[in-house]
Amino acid sequence: MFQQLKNHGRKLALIFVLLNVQILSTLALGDSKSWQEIDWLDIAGEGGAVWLCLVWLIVLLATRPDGPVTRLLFWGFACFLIASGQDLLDEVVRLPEATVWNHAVESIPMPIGMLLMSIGLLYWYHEQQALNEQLRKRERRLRDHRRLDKVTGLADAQYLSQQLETELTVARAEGLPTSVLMLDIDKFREINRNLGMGEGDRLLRELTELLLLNIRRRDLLCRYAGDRFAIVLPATCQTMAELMARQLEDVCRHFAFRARNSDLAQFHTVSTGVATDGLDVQLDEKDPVEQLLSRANYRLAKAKEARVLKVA
Ligand SMILES: Nc1nc2c(ncn2[C@@H]2O[C@H](COP(=O)(O)OP(=O)(O)OP(=O)(O)O)[C@@H](O)[C@H]2O)c(=O)[nH]1
Repeated sequence: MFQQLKNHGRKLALIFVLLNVQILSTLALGDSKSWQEIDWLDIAGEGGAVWLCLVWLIVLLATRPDGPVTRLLFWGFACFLIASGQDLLDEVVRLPEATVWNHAVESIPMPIGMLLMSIGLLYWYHEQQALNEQLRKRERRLRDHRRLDKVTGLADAQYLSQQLETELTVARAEGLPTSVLMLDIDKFREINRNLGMGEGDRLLRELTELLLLNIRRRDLLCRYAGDRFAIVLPATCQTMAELMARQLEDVCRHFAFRARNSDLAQFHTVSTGVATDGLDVQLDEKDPVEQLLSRANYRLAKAKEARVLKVA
């Protein structure tokens, strides 16, 4: 979590300097109050506010990358921190009667902070909408971070089965077909061997992005196993699913993968297999999810065999 803080070194340094200037100038210009003059209840309340602002600020920087939302929220919290910090300092330091700047520091940053936070939250809402749009093809109806694969960020086979079960129930009730498309990288073992596992991982990640770009909004992409992806195609008949499979094969075949240790791009092929549950192809009631997946895997295995025979 704290790795992210490294990207915000300048902001952290700036807030550190600002707080120090504030503390040192207040101490230099005023006298400390005696114990009897200090209202400990105010100290607890205002100190708590300062402490919370500081914690929020650190959590914000530790959990978010840089960008407009982070900057607006950061400056919003920073304004709160400066204003409540001055409030706290005034509890322990007595400034000369004529001093006015401390009142300005207590009151002016607060509304500015509120305004910045409000704009930041609005931007955050728009940002979240854009992220949801991207996530839709990865998660469809259910979000479960425990089922996410570390390499590609896609959901795993168990999640796929859960989603497929829901999809089949809804689609059958509406009389719509559902297809599953399995896609497997050819000779991935060789890619790993020639380029190394790290580059193999990178190819998996880049193919994930490519597939996400080339499926429809309503489809769901999961990592089924190793170098195998599964795509749930709601409201899609067998013929359409097969056409989509051909298109995805073409897209992958033309994708230029640039391995780190090579100047030239490499091109890799994939094989696919589809299976459909629909009016013309009904699966048995007993475990339709398992049947659909094993049919798609079977067709994929056949496609692999045909490819090997063609090369030979
Ligand atoms: N880099 C990387 N490799 C993986 C990962 N998961 C599985 N693999 C490797 O992927 C390979 C998959 O093996 P296969 O599908 O049998 O081999 P293949 O060479 O693609 O064979 P065909 O599918 O028949 O063309 C294995 O060598 C696994 O070690 C991963 O997360 N990252």
